[in-house]
Amino acid sequence: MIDASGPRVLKGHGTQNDFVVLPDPDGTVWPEDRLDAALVRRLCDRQEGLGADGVLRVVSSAHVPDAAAVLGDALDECTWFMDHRNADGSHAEMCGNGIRLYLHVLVAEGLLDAEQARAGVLVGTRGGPRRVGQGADGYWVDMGPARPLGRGEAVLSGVTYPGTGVSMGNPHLVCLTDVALESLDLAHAPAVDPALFPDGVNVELVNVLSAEEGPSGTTAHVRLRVSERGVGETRSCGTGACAAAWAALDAGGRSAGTVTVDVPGGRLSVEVTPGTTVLSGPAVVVSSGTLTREWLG
Ligand SMILES: N[C@@H](CCC[C@H](N)C(=O)O)C(=O)O
Repeated sequence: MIDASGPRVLKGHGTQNDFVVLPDPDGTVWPEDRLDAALVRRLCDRQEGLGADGVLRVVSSAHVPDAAAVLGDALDECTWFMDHRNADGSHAEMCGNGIRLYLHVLVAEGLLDAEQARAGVLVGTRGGPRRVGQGADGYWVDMGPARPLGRGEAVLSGVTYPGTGVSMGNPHLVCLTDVALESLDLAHAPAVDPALFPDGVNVELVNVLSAEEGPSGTTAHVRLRVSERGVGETRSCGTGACAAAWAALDAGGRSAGTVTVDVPGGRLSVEVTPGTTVLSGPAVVVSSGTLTREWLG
């Protein structure tokens, strides 16, 4: 018989940006020295482990040593903390697809009342507190305002793509281009100026398909491919979708609008206002079970 008495684990995704989710409510199952970068890499390895773009540890903020420093006064309101790791083991400040899945898992695991999820709760992240909730057909997260980081460029297969740096808590370089996205080779991360992005950057290549004024304001439609810091090309990036939506509107001289963002793994919606950015989209739990003692070693 397989000894499946190891720690509980779930696998899920948001628009095919996939995650291994590790419930650890009181911080005793996966302390930092156990969930080290090497173990994160093994979990995310698509041959050796479960395979994923990242890991989400579901832990209460009270059991995250650096939570107070990043959450400040919001610490008391953030019962839960999304401890996110990229597939290479690095920490990221924020993850827009991950936080929707995180809320879904909190409810599915009985850690949060479904009514509270519908009302919206504040979740701690390394990028600060974020309000996330369940809507009629998916999940939404209030990401806060996009913060411009200045102009930059990405070099891909010898071609230079001018872009705009945008922080959504984590750094992005959004390159608006007319080049057909299918033709791009994202097998390797685009080269960027390390002086502009000392902590690395997620790079989005974006086609603006439409942008128009209607009775309820500006609507736009974009599509993107993304090369994520700490991962490589993924099929979606929630924070990247927000950065791309903001940059597409800004390029047309607008500071607000509703943007449909098509990613290889599905569709997201982003509502940009001068004060904040709200991302909406699906979150799916694919499986749940336990890690085996054999694999953990
Ligand atoms: N895919 C995520 C972003 C994950 C973190 C990113 N790779 C980084 O290092 O900043 C999303 O959905 O936002």
